[in-house]
Amino acid sequence: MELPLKQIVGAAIVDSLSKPSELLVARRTAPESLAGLWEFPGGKVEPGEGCEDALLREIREELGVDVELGTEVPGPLEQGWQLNNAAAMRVWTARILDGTPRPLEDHDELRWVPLRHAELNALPWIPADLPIIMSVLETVDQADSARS
Ligand SMILES: Nc1nc2c([nH]c(=O)n2[C@H]2C[C@H](O)[C@@H](COP(=O)(O)OP(=O)(O)OP(=O)(O)O)O2)c(=O)[nH]1
Repeated sequence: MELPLKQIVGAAIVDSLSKPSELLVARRTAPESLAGLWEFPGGKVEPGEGCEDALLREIREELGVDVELGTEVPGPLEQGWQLNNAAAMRVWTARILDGTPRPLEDHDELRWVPLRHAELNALPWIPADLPIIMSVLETVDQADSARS
């Protein structure tokens, strides 16, 4: 019997929700198979916790900042995107309300990267995140064309 997928949540933190130009990405330190790869900061939803609350908590724990969530970046599943045989991730855009993010937990480097294919694809991402990046770029482009 198939086990339900564990719910992960991730944040596409941008410099501005209305006119985003950069994405904050984080380099993992563990487990060994994922160490050195870039990802969306976030983590597992705890039992009884809502996805959005879990994301606010994870960002506070990992980066030491409070964020405001924007829209969900829609994935193919109700649970977002399947990451592996045990987990799926929902992703929201987000903006830092106050403070400077620091790699307090789970990461050894944070980087603001221009929201462009070339710059984002130049980083070694967790492979499961590559389609999510494409959707983040589309979400951001849509926000852009809705304004013009
Ligand atoms: N946070 C995050 N996890 C991702 C991404 N892509 C991806 O495959 N994953 C996987 C890696 C892990 O197997 C799982 C997330 O677990 P985690 O270790 O970050 O969660 P956590 O901080 O709550 O974990 P824990 O230390 O409390 O056990 O999802 C991503 O972009 N962001």
